[in-house]
Amino acid sequence: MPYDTQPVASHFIDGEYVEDTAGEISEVIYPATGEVIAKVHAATPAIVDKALAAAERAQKEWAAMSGTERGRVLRRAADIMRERNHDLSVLETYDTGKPMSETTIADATSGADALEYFGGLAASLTGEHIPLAGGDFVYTRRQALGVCVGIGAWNYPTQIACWKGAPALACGNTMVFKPSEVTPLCALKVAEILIEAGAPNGVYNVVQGMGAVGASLVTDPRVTKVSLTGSVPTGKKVYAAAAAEMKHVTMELGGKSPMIVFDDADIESAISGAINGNFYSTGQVCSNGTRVFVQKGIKEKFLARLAERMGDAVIGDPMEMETTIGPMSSERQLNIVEGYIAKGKEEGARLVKGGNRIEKDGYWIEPTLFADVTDDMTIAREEIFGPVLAVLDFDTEEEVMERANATEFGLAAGVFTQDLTRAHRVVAGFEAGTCYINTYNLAPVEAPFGGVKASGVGRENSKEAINHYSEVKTVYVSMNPCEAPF
Ligand SMILES: NC(=O)C1=CN([C@@H]2O[C@H](COP(=O)(O)OP(=O)(O)OC[C@H]3O[C@@H](n4cnc5c(N)ncnc54)[C@H](O)[C@@H]3O)[C@@H](O)[C@H]2O)C=CC1
Repeated sequence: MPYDTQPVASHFIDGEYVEDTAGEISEVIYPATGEVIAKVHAATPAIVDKALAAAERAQKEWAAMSGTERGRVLRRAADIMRERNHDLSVLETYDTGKPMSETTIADATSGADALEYFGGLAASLTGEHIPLAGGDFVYTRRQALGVCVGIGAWNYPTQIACWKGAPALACGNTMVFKPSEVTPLCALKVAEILIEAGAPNGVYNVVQGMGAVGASLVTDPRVTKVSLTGSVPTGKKVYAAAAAEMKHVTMELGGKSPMIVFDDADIESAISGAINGNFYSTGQVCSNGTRVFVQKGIKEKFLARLAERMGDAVIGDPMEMETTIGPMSSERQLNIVEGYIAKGKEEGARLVKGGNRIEKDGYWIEPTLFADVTDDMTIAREEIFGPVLAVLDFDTEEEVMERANATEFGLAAGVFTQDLTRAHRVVAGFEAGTCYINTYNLAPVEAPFGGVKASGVGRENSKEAINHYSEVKTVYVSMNPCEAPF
């Protein structure tokens, strides 16, 4: 390994690396080759306790600092992340298998954007003054929630660690973050960088482990808020556990998002949207537009040109900048995707391109295009989380809107058309939290990101996230004598 991928220790707590070898060992695998690149121990109850105790202690000191001071730390951390972008991207590529052409622009850089954005907001988080009759008034104080827990998925480990950490810390909370057991490495770097940037010890801590460690964090009475990125079944469990103790939650869960291409669309642009919305990160993106509804008149042209452009995908060594498609992040996910491709064929979808496992070390599969997919097919109903694009046909706007919304999910949705009024009418009708007109899958920090229906609760990024990491205290001030009926 040209890079040292083995972390100093498994956990980062109270400003330093910490180990407890009593925790179960898990191997970190480079998905492009199947090689073991690191080993980490899951957190024991003692480690979980140490992290929460540190976060609880640090929170008072952190919240007592001014927003300007907290913001300065976050912005410094953003600068360090950008300076180290290359090394952080290499590590992210080892952890996830995503090609360097992506990790250098969408992971540490996206994390840095979040740190910079929320760092900039921290100083202007204020309450309001509400004048009342007789000179009385109310003012509100925007206050931190306390100790927040972040739990991550394996597709965007650095980004998720920052998207949760940055708004939490800006508001004066502290965080204990548990990365996915599949990708434990990069969150440790985020913690290191925050402390180096001046965050007091204990403000941002990382503990490793599987679902059981996540569950023990969620139910701990010291924790006031839980933010999860993961699947819908896990989201339901975590939400229920948090609700039992009336904790705040943010849930960023899965999707089966529609992308609608009308026959007046700029077809090259729509195909780019379909590619970005299905094959980026080898299809392992929650907001992917995996049900591509194409109006009948342009269907064959769309399919032929999409298949042709898929032929230009560069599948290969993720460390090479020209590579555009890497492996699946894990063997488990590869098997899941292969299973869905088999189901697609079995249920009568037309395989236009791809569909095969690539026989070499690591977890490789071809980008896959299915046509003639119908609403009842498994590949049109379930989240695949892999590079499998399903094209469905439609005749009318009314029909496609009904079909697009006929899903339990509601994360994202997109429309490609040159008709301005139709574009706005369609997005207004989408049952989805994040919508796109003539593009797909962009997630700038300035814009709220999140889902409706089973896809989630709350929003990440933007000023909206502040509402999910703080609460308002109302203070009624009387300028008059207090009166009573007797
Ligand atoms: N909406 C979004 O922003 C995103 C959603 N996802 C979704 O995540 C899924 C893929 O990620 P996975 O890591 O396989 O998801 P997962 O749901 O299996 O695990 C997510 C995280 O939750 C933890 N966890 C599992 N059971 C838990 C429990 N009972 N209590 C607390 N924590 C628990 C896991 O250890 C992991 O860190 C996909 O379905 C995808 O759609 C992924 C990325 C972004």
